[in-house]
Amino acid sequence: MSLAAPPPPARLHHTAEPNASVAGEVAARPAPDSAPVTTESSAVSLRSDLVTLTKPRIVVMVLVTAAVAAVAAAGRSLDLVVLLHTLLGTALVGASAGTMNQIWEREIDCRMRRTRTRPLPAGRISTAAAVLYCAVLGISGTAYLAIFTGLVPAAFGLATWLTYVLIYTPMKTRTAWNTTVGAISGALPMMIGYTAAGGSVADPQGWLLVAVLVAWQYPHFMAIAWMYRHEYGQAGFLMTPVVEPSGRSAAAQSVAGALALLGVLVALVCLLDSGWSAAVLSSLMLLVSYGLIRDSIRFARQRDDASARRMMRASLLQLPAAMLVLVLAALWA
Ligand code: HEM
Ligand SMILES: CC(C)=CCC/C(C)=C/CC/C(C)=C/COP(=O)(O)OP(=O)(O)O
Repeated sequence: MSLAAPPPPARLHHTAEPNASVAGEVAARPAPDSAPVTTESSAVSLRSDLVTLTKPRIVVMVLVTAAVAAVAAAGRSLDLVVLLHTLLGTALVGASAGTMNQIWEREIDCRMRRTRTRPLPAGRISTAAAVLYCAVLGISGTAYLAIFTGLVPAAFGLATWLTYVLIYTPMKTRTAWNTTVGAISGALPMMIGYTAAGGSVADPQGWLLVAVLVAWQYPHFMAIAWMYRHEYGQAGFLMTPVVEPSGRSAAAQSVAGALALLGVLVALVCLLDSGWSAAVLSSLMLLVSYGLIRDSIRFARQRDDASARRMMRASLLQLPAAMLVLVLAALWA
């Protein structure tokens, strides 16, 4: 089977746009007509396309959250081999989910500047090859999690995949509630890490970790949805700022998410630690969350692209910082 798709329609031939790189979605650029295409350069470009199909930066951040959940479950007695197995299996399942989302959206992605340079809409990889790649990643990832970490983490891996691919992805063109479902898919990998490291599904701690990530995704994604609202609207995606263009709803969800996030983070460190160490860790949570709360309030007041961009950046700084404090809390306990 050839990996390359048939030539795309003429309108899809383009050079990489400036915005595309923001999402890390670039872009082995097609070689100029005059340049000889070497086997080596096409192998590099294929490798880069296969990586792009998996939404690698999101996968990396998902792995960070799954690892933190594992530390929260097991503390200092975390078995590093178990952690390694968990991360490998989660990466495979997440990569498969990212690929399936791009297969599903290969036509609608042609309509957005941010996404039309992706390998499928740009016609650099065929749908059949992407389906095969997605199946290999998904089946091996789920089996890997089941064999090396247990059936419960594997079930959470499967639930992440199914909610993201079968519920969230089709909901994007139907209702703005899609973000709530996407937030649940994005948070479930926490339970892969938590249960793989010995945590129980009945522990409130594991679900508080899920709540952290659900809350975080509101300011994270409302910022993105605002910045790309015109593209999303033209493509037919019903994101909150598309259906409510004043931005008031997106702003309210961002501020509520950022404040709820701080509340859940404080509850978590108080569950993990007690006494003065809980007070210190709660203050650290306030410190790392301050920027995101401030930027979400600024976005609520201004509702412009600059304040949305600041909020998006603040979200990408806040999450790793809060994860670091959670690791400290779990190791300190
Ligand atoms: C409702 C849930 C979510 C939606 C709809 C969403 C959507 C997006 C989109 C569209 C971008 C690209 C922004 C751009 O091109 O400027 C992005 C970036 C990013 N997202 Fe999310 N996201 C969600 C949840 C998550 C989760 C759970 C994580 C990881 C824990 C995550 C991690 C990232 C990272 C690291 C980036 C920046 C890197 C990149 O642009 O590829 N996101 N997100
Ligand atoms: C990719 C991956 C590791 C998935 C595992 C599950 C997961 C973490 C889901 C939540 C993240 C999410 C909804 C991201 C992208 O949105 P989108 O698909 O609407 O973004 P797009 O507009 O860039 O396609």
